[in-house]
Amino acid sequence: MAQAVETYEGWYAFHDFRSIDWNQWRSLSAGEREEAVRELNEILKQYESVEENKQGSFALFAISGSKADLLFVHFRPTLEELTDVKNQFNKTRFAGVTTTPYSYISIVELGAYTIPPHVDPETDPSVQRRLKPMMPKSGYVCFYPMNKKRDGEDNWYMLSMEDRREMMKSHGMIGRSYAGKVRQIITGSVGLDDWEWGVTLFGEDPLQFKKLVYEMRFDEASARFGEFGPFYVGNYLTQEDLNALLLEGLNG
Ligand code: VOV
Repeated sequence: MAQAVETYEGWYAFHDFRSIDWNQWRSLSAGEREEAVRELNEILKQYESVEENKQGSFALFAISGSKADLLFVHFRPTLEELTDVKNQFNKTRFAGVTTTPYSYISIVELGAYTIPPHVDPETDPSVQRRLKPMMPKSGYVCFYPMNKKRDGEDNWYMLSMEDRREMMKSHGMIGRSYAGKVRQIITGSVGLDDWEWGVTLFGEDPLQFKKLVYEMRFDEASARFGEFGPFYVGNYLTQEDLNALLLEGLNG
């Protein structure tokens, strides 16, 4: 049996994609819409204070294309907290005019491939920062789920630890050449959701997502073993941006 990689886990992650039913939203009175936005702002303030208290992280994005309109990303210490976040949000008036085209549950994961043996992940501050990451509050996001193939000779899980480590080293080198341009948060989802990992990328220029993902396609870990789900891309939304999106430009 091949050796399993030791992994370190941090915060649980909930990627909550929403589409707005604009007809339903428009059919509310102006007063009802304002009340719904007020309630929404209150809940967003709560998410902000969770982050201020370092009990999680939250970021909101507008999704491009027609797969979804909004992406709420929550990181929290426990799965129960994420379930509470969902239920509390679904009780709001705004949630009532949304549908959920996609969602993803996973947990921030670091493989032991790159953590030197003398480092204690439980106490090392830089490892802890990576396990409990704060999301950027500007720029763009790209999210997609992925697997590592289990297909005949191309079975990632049957490779030796050495081979996997070598491939992840090469993967990491490509990734690091994007330092300052793209930041990644890898979340593991084996046993939690339909794919094996969630990949969440952040950056100030969405073109760099394309450059990075394309370059990785030529690297063995992705070229031979990567299988990918749907891609979502979008830009960061402040509370003011969200209010403008929901209240402006509605005729009647
Ligand atoms: C921004 C760039 C970037 C950087 C610096 C980076 C570095 C690293 C390192 C050093 C390591 C290994 C240790 C660990 O931390 O686990 C990883 C691990 C991982 N990665 Fe990565 N990755 C990046 C970016 C990056 C991208 C764009 C993708 C998607 C692949 C693609 O083709 O679309 C990805 C995937 C993963 C996955 C699924 C894992 C876990 C694999 C496993 O078998 O455990 N990743 N990654």
